[in-house]
Amino acid sequence: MGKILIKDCTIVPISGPVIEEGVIAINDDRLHYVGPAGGVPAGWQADTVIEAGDMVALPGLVNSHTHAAMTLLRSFADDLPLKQWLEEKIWPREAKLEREDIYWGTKLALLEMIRSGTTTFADMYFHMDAVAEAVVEAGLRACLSQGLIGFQDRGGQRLATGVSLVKEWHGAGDGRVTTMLGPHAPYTCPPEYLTKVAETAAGLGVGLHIHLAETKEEVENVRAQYGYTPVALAAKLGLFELPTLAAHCVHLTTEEIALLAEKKVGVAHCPESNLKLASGVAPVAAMLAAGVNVAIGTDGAASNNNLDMVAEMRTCALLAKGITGDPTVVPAHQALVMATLNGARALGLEKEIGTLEAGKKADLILVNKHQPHLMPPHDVEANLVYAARGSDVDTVIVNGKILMAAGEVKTMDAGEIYAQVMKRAGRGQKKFHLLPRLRG
Ligand SMILES: N[C@@H](CCSC[C@H]1O[C@@H](n2cnc3c(=O)[nH]cnc32)[C@H](O)[C@@H]1O)C(=O)O
Ligand SMILES: [Zn+2]
Repeated sequence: MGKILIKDCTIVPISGPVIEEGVIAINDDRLHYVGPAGGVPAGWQADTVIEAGDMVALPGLVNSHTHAAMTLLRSFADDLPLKQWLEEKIWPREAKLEREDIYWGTKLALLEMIRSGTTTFADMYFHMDAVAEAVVEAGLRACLSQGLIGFQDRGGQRLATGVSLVKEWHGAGDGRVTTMLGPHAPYTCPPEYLTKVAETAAGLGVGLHIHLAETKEEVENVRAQYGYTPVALAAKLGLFELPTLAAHCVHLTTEEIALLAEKKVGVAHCPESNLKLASGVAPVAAMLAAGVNVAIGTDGAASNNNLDMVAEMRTCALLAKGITGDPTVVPAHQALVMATLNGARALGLEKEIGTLEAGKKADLILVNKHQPHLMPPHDVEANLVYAARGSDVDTVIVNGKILMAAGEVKTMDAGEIYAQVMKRAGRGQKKFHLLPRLRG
């Protein structure tokens, strides 16, 4: 930590217009100054100076829905519909995963996230204490929840584990870790269970992270079984009285969209996962027009198959245009807002992160703008959304700490992570001899 000065960069603050030849001053974990050169108070001495003439600075990206350790299952089961994918492939394999597997799968995810500019993510999985441990070590920010499948939790043991996560880890890592409860979905959690989880969350003062209205089949089955659609059921059971992060929200009526806006539900739109599982296309343009807070998520690496939020922004913008036949929907700036500020709001962190403004936490990334596919920079925001890729990210700072500089991750050992993941994925034992710049 200490004082960092980032000089001569193009700044995309999200909260305002792009600033050319700008300066960012960081004081410990917070942004001290963001603006034109010359605005840093005289006498302000930095411990570290970053010459960033080749860089664009923007808030760190927020991946609003993932299952980090599913990197272990990357390209393990593809080209199937959700139900079959989960029931026949993913769940049987997950049943064999142990705590250490989750730890190393998460480490791999965190390395991939840092390398591609994600500084904050919302995770729903199991052995979440291992995820929290990995997050604290790697230096990212995360909102963690134990995934709760009600039908497998008759004794309430898993809910108790979810509660322990909140009690033991909320606020860990200098406040970088926050928590929620994670009822998996209305088709895996009966109504009484959802009510119980919501009451427990209210008692703890945390929100809920849930999958909602992902497939047509889910909507039909839930309606047939309980008489309400997934969104209507969640509302009726009082879930939306709590801060709720709802992944997918693909199949919605106009009334349900209005309800999501009214209840300030954070929607984690996962366009690539929805495309790959052919779940459908979420009505993003309609949700945004109705005032819903729509954020962007990758979902797990088994249904994407990467955790690259730069790519996900691009898919989000292109898909919304393609499906509506209207190229004006989700313009570049909107896609950036969704991947930063809307993500922050969906995780209840908008006061701390999501824009580059003095007083907020110092969570930012520098993207190398001097590359063939980013020249010339007629419109920096359009370049970031339509032309950039995750690997263009050069520097990552979270909570005022440099996690990656010049493409090298400082807090992780890539060779060790790859070896552990290969072994745990059953791909054999292997030692990795990586070039110096690829080691972290
Ligand atoms: N089985 C766990 C809890 C589940 S964690 C969250 C679950 O969501 C699953 N998942 C991943 N992507 C999706 C999706 O898109 N829709 C529904 N479930 C998903 C994931 O495989 C994981 O099983 C236990 O021991 O209690
Ligand atoms: Zn998911």
